[in-house]
Amino acid sequence: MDHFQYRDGVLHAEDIPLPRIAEEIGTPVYVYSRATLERHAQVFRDALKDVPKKHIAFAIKCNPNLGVLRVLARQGYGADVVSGGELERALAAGMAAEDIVFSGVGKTRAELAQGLDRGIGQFNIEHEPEGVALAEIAAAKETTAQAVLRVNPDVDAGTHAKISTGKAENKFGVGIDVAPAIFDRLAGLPGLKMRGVALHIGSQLTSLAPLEAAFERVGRLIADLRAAGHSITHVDLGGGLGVPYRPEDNPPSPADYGAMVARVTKDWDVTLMFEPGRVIAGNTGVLLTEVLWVKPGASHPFVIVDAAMNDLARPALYDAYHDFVAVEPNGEKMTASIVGPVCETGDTFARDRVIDAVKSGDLAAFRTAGAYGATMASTYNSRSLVPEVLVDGDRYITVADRIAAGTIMAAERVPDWIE
Ligand SMILES: Cc1ncc(COP(=O)(O)O)c(C=O)c1O
Ligand SMILES: N[C@@H](CCCC[NH3+])C(=O)O
Repeated sequence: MDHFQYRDGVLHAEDIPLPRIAEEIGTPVYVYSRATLERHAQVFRDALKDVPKKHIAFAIKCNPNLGVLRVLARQGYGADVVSGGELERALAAGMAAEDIVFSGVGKTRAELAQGLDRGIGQFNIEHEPEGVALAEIAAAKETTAQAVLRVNPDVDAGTHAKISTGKAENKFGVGIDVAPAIFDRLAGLPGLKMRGVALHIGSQLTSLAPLEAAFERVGRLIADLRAAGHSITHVDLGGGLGVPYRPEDNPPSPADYGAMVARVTKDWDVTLMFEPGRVIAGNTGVLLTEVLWVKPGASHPFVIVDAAMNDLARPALYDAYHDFVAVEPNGEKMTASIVGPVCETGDTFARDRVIDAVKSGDLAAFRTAGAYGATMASTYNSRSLVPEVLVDGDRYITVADRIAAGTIMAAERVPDWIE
């Protein structure tokens, strides 16, 4: 259930008719619902009611919008960040430093130092040299970094290859077989407090089985580490829960996930950490767009919209499906390919799909665009960076401004050594 519903034949975001936002902000534009975001944050937390000690860190890579982050901060969420930039955004949104987890396979020394200076709660170490570097930097600052070791459990998450992260051939974490020895060496370093392990096997998971298999492997690793004399107080289970993109999709619910987690981890006696992204933000946003033209095609017409692959990259990158609906449907259907203005054939949102009948000038929305939407936008083709608004009841705020197409930044200039 989300708060994008039809009223009197017009799609609304909470109490605001989408044509009003199109009129006032222009299109394309991302529209988020605060009520949906809060509901998802509560549903996910409630699903973990049988987990006694827990910390939820929103994976802000999926939606680093400051308004979105502020809403989640007020819900008691921390942040899972993967860059110094994300770290600063989480703090700017009001998240407490100790509630921030720093993940990522390629943190720079400068980013490790930044995390220490900011006093973040946990570093998720991806391999031994990173842990050694963190220990050195922390010791030099006469501080101690709280850290966990990310392990790669070698399970197939059954998701798209580009967003699968828990197979041995993926770049993430250390093999679970070599983890005890690496943990042992890192635990002996001054400047580092190794307090547990982390894993994250992939995104948009539509089955709990691979997660359960991975958690069971981690359970055995915890026992081995404790047997070797280590104190294991924190285990970070990552994120990855999928959301329905197609009407017929039926991914496991947060409640199913929470029940599985509580069952598998009941004897672990640790603080469990979670890094959900998509399941919190996916259905909280739509990409509102205007139909520019309907152009005849070889088999079916092309619906050319003013949003493009630079605004919503998922279809071009992962052949992802986003539902496309008319904002004021007339009850008729048409078969069409939905494309954007960018000059490559990859700028295709849907091929030969049955959709609401639309014509030039109509408004339409791509649904389930609140995660990995605006955050992956670019200015390809020198198009403006897509703006975002956050709706709250009958009001909304613009929480990111468009970088206008053709803007020339102050630091940009033609080098004077080019004749
Ligand atoms: C380390 C880590 N944690 C959390 C997430 C969030 O994943 P999702 O949006 O699938 O919940 C990701 C992305 O997949 C990730 O790489
Ligand atoms: N960007 C991907 C998800 C990446 C997950 C990051 N760990 C998507 O849109 O589905």
